[in-house]
Amino acid sequence: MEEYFKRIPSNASLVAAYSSISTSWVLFKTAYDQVIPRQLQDFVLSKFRYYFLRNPSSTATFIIEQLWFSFGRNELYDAARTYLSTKMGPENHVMKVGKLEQQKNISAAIPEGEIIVDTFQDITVTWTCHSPKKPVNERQDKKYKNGENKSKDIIIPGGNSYQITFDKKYKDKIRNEYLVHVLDTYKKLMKGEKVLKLYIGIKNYAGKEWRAMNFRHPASFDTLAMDPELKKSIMDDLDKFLERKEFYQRVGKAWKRGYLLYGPPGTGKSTLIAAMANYLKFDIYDLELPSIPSDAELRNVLLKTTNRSILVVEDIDCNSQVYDRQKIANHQEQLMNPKKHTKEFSLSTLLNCVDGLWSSCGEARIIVFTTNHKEVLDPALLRPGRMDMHIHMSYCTSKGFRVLAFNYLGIHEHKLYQEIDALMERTNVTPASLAEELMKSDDPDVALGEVLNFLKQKKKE
Ligand SMILES: Nc1ncnc2c1ncn2[C@@H]1O[C@H](COP(=O)(O)OP(=O)(O)OP(=O)(O)O)[C@@H](O)[C@H]1O
Repeated sequence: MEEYFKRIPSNASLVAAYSSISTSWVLFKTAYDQVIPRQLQDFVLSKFRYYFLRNPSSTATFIIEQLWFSFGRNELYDAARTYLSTKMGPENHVMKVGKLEQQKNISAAIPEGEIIVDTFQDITVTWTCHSPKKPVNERQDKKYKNGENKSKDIIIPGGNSYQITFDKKYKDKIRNEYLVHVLDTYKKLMKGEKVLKLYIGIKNYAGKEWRAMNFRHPASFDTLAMDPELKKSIMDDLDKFLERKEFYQRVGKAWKRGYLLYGPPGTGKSTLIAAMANYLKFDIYDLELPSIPSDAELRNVLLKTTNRSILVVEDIDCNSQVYDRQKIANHQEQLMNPKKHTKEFSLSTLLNCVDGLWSSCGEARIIVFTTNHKEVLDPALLRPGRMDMHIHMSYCTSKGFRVLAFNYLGIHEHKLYQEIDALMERTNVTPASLAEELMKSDDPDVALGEVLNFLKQKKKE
């Protein structure tokens, strides 16, 4: 017995052991806090929780599948992939990397099985990525739908998916705020990265289709030679339009805006459209009305345009009557009597179609008509409420010329400006013809000398 009591540590040695353990713990904790970054600490903790302390009844899981049933792609899935690429840190040792031809930077994505831990308003959200196990047979699919498939290899009928797990008391917050935050972040990131597309109509066996190509026009509002006040009013109008989604919903109007650009050739109508697309980061659809054989086909191609895009109809004055040119070419008899084969193309049909279709699409759409002859346009187009803004693209002014000269020569001032300004105010010259003169030399003295001679010549004419 005595022997037994001897083996029990004395109070003093217990206190010594306790203080040595607590000192080591404090030392360890300090070193841990100072050496290991906070992000990594959260990650280790969440991995520990995820594998050892996870109580399925206290967590909730959202599954974000690539496809939204059979309706199409799930935007939230694309948003999640982009969002997660910004959340990968030093603790993620395995990641997928890649780059599309048109992208500026290399993108990263989480591979299957890797975990990303995100924090939102102090809520820990754990992301995992899953691929469907092939083949998805009916039985497995049924089990999944009935919730019987509890294995770690979840079989997901909707293609690849992401899962987010979090404390179930935050279910509403995650759904209403966090996922919205993921979508918003995605939209902001895409705005910076988005490669614009120019769509042109092509004919295939199924009728008219849009073919996309990358749109890399360098025009911007900075490089556009036009009256600064007009330029500002266009930019303000575009900004206001983008911000007014709720307004359009409230007043029950389609969220669309129409611009009519008119003026002589070479005054920058096409350049302005490119600047608008670059400013808004909207794709462009170039609609060639003469190639559209019927109203049904017109409706069909309009339905295939995407949201947040600009539909352009150039030289609208040449389109008020649309000839069915193919038929005329094919049939000599018809050529003799073209009037018989012309199709009265009413602009109001196009405009009504646009109003009707686009009001049901819900997202920002812009339509731009250009013309060199506003005076011959169908009055249906000029009626108030049709085209929201009529923009006159006029001959070059001295203020506009300053922008051009800076674009081409990189100069703000020059001794020839005074003489050029005086002539410019008295002659009608387009920015396109001045741009041609400016391109003749990189030397400002020579290039501006050419501009001066050109203006003198024009004045004589
Ligand atoms: N306002 C401008 N600012 C800057 N560059 C311009 C401007 N106007 C014309 N240019 C230059 O002239 C070229 C032709 O202009 P653009 O095609 O935009 O004119 P347009 O008014 O659309 O002509 P058209 O009526 O013949 O289609 C452009 O590529 C651009 O380099």
